[in-house]
Amino acid sequence: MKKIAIGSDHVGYELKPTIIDYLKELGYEVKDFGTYSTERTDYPIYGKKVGEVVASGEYDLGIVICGTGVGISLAANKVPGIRAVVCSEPYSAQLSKMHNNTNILAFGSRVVGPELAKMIVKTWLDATFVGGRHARRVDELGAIEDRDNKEFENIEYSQSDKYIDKN
Ligand SMILES: O=C[C@H](O)[C@H](O)[C@H](O)COP(=O)(O)O
Repeated sequence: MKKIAIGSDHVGYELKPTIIDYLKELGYEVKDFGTYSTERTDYPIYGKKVGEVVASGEYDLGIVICGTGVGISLAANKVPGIRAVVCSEPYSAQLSKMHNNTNILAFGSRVVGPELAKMIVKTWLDATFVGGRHARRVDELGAIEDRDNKEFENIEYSQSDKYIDKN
């Protein structure tokens, strides 16, 4: 069974139980990393928490919710190894998994209602990373995080997907 870490700020808090129940219905194990009330708080705390448990491998995937999904996804994306996407429709959610291998989904409770949020979640969870040329690009994203890794510094790609060394 896949393990999902979920988190929100005070704005996302009210939508969160609907998403937790839905995930359980779909057969996922879910843990809520806060916040646990509507008391005003700061989204970076929860984006970071969920990002860390996903990046460590303790949880397979993460879902984060704030007012727009923007702030909390930005926070999660600061954790090395995290590829968080903020979505307000299912197409981007699906492609973000297929092409970008996103490991955290974010959305805004001030942007999407519960039914659209559930559709976005289901579409994202059902999608699979397709690999191939997309794997190289995801590796390049990882290389950006690794400041000591010079692997991609002088590399461009031709249209035939072959490496071209600019030097
Ligand atoms: O990206 C940030 C989120 O949408 C926050 O949920 C939002 O900024 C919180 O705003 P406020 O403190 O006014 O409820």
